[in-house]
Amino acid sequence: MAPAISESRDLTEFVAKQGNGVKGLAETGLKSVPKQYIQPLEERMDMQNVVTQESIPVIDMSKWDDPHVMRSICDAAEKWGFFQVTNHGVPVEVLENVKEATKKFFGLPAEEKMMYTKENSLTNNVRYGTSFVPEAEESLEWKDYLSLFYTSEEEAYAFWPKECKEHALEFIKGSELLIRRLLEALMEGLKVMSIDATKSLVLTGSKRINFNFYPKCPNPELTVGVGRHSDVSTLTILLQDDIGGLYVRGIGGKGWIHVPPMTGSLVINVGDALQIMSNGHYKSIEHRVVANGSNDRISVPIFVNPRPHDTIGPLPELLEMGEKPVYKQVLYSDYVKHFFNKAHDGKKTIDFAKI
Ligand SMILES: O=C(O)CCC(=O)C(=O)O
Ligand SMILES: [Fe+2]
Repeated sequence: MAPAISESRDLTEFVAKQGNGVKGLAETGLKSVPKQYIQPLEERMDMQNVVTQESIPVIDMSKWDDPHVMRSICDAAEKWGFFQVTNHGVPVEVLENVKEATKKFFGLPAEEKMMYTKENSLTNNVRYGTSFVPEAEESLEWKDYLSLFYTSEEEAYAFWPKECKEHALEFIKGSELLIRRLLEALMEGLKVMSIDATKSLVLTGSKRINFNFYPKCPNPELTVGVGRHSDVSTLTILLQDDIGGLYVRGIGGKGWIHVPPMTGSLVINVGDALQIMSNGHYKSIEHRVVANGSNDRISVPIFVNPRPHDTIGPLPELLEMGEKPVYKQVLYSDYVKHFFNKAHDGKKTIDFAKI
């Protein structure tokens, strides 16, 4: 039976409180999205703005220490802020298993997923939810998520949902070397020649893995999967399935460019923390996800972050080389709090750190 969704209160109750998610809503077979999901015109994707002549770089990581490859990583991070990597060293089975685990988790009955909502979860480090920040949003996003903050293997084994913990941990572990190689190239590109233990912690000291589920949507043109934003990470390692729908801003803010699914590859993007630490050399680019009218879609980003108590700012080496700082020193947890206190609003988050 379709839920009583005429009232916002009923919708919130069904989607958020009872754990059905927007997935449960889509599965009631509704023919059009409730008004709460209708985005203002300016936030809907205008397909006229899609640029099809250009695409983000694809980088083969098999010769990761070849100076040309290292240069292409830096070029991509400077110009595009987004690229795809192939031969990245994360085994294909690990990626396939993570996708299966995502489907398994979202396939659970609402009562089981409900144990992980904000109200019920036994820890702040495990959170199942819907949209982005429903309390702060005028229109909701057509997306459910499970977000897992990684502190230690012990905690993950104790608290993460059993449907996905092993495969999530395998993905996190399996991507460590790739992350190190990318950051070595990126630091060398800034002439920051060594990543010592302190720098390594500021760049990569905490991790969050999200499982995103975008149900098939009756009015994809009216809504969004994820609204325009840049990530607050150092780097994001994103696994997407074969449905498509991720768009990134073109160079110079022109148009939107689709990130085509490529089996076995991973999407890498620069986040705000790296834009700040690189003093603006590397760019965290605005991106968004369009809902799909024919299929469910899943994606699994690993956000590689500073630790919450780290203070971030332009790297001292850059300032010693005579650069003028573009960003101030900010406590990373303050930056993240600022991001999560408002609806997605494109590139505005980084203003928080501007001088
Ligand atoms: O689903 C995607 O492809 C991207 C999701 C995203 O941008 C995010 O979770 O920050
Ligand atoms: Fe993102």
